[in-house]
Amino acid sequence: MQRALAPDPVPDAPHLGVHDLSWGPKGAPDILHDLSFALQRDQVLAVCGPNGAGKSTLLRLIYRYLTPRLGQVLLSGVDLHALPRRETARRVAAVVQEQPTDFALTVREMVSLGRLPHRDGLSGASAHDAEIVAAALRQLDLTRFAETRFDRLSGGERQRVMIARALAQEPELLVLDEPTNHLDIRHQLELLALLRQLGLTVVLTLHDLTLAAEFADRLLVLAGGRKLAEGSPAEILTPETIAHAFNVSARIDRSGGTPRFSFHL
Ligand SMILES: Nc1ncnc2c1ncn2[C@@H]1O[C@H](COP(=O)(O)OP(=O)(O)OP(=O)(O)O)[C@@H](O)[C@H]1O
Repeated sequence: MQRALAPDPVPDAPHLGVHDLSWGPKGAPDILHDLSFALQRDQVLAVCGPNGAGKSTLLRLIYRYLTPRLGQVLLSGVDLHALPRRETARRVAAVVQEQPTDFALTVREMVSLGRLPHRDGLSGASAHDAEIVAAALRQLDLTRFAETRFDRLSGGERQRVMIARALAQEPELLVLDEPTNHLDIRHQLELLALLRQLGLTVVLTLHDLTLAAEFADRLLVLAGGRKLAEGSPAEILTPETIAHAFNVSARIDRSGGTPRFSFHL
């Protein structure tokens, strides 16, 4: 089968480049305004901001669920929205908040869906596919659930299955919308530690600023669909930026290794 050729990466381009990105629903004003930032390969970017700031909308544009009204999402300098769909699915995996509930699939079958973009035509799963699926199950502590039906799992277990499916996709960019939702504290910490170790470029939304400070290389703060601040957690997580973004006063204790926040109205 002849594959559509993807354009060559642009040397020295950031791994993810977002340029002057705007989006709004059809016939309505923009929700996301003129957003630009860059992320280097293997960095973890946490997108933070109040409810309705535009975080999920930005992620949907990056994993190509939405098409920009203006601007571009570039992967190694190549316009992601101009790539063949299958090519995007090989390069970018997304874990979204809405989880499928009507699937009578087992956990192993669900995670195996991540291999689909890598299969040619009607060819079945190979031994290599099975190995990758088994490794993803191990990474997310799911091996014991492999033959359990997905719809029998708890919310947190399902969340881990969706992350394992994304890893089985072997993407170069992983996008996760509030991945710590539903997870207990241990699994939150394990997931974020895993995301750091993967050697992947990661964009995730996080509401917990302590976790963002501890695990992200870069922070992007959105408010009202616009970029409020971007930089390292130490640069960004100041009482002033937090007050501006969330309309609360914040105290930051930097006496330990990781800053601790307390918030007041
Ligand atoms: N398809 C759509 N049509 C109309 N309005 C939308 C659409 N998608 C998002 N919005 C609106 O755009 C704004 C930003 O939504 P978005 O889900 O991106 O925010 P968010 O920062 O992820 O919020 P939260 O923290 O609550 O998850 C919200 O006011 C939302 O109602």
